[in-house]
Amino acid sequence: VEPISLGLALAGVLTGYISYPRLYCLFAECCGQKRSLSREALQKDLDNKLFGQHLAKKVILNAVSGFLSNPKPKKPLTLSLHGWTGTGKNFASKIIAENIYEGGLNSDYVHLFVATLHFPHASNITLYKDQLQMWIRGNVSACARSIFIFDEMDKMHAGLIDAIKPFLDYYDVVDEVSYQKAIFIFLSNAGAERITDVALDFWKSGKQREEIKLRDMEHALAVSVFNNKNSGFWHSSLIDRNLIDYFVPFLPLEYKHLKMCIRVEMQSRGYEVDEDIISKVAEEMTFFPKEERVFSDKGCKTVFTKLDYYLDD
Ligand SMILES: Nc1ncnc2c1ncn2[C@@H]1O[C@H](COP(=O)(O)OP(=O)(O)OP(=O)(O)O)[C@@H](O)[C@H]1O
Repeated sequence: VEPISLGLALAGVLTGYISYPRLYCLFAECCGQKRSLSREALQKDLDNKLFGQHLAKKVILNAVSGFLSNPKPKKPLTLSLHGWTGTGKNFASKIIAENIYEGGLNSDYVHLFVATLHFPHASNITLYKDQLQMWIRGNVSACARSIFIFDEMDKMHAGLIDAIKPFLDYYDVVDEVSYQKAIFIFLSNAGAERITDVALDFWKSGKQREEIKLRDMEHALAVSVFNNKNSGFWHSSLIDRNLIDYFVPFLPLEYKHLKMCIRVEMQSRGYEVDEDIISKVAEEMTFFPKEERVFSDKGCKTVFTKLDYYLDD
């Protein structure tokens, strides 16, 4: 314990106003801290940073703030984020993590797994399974409010998904540990085609993208993910057993959203916003379907490297 926190803690105890743990957490990151999540702050962050995703914003805001304000959840929160590449699934997970823990993705209580990076060899599945279960158990025993993010869920071996399953269920305790306050976020491209079809139908019929409702997506998404033989979910019973609380659709991004991404990036690098450069970078991206050129096929993912080229001039 550093002398300053200790001194302040003693002062707190002497005055009888503040308990030591609470005081300590003002200076260092603590499990379940960041002075309790503010729904307004999360909303502001999503509104200001996540572009073109009105459905994802709404679901994430309600799901996360509702879950965190429930003192006795019956099961951990499980969100499954789906959509085309570069549409903001990792980015949204980062926003969630940052709104719960000061350190965001770098927090000791936030754990990111990437299927192809952390579990690359099918022959090692038994070992990965044991390690993953031990890791989750160890971390949730140390901090009930742990966050686990699994990227590339569609490339994850079915056996590994089954290994996570017991932690997601409605059990009070599993091996003396309660998982009910933990948050599991699964990211995948599974169902992206279906999401795109719906978005394209709206676009073709001249409707606003914002008119797309969750019910236009949710059922179709669950069914298409479930029926996709390449998707890890298909093998497992996560969906079958209703262990996923929310399917969160990420819509494919349009030209105007790419411009928003580029604008933010220019500002964050300290450059003056130059609309000419922004348009040039956005126009360099490729769009689909070929004829209509409505959606960016890499979302906002590669716009930043393209921007480097123009900023060097
Ligand atoms: N909807 C969005 N609003 C604002 N920025 C975005 C959005 N989508 C993507 N970006 C930007 O592009 C970067 C890459 O996006 P991100 O990694 O979140 O995509 P993804 O959906 O997780 O893709 P993948 O399926 O390939 O993993 C983000 O870090 C962010 O800067």
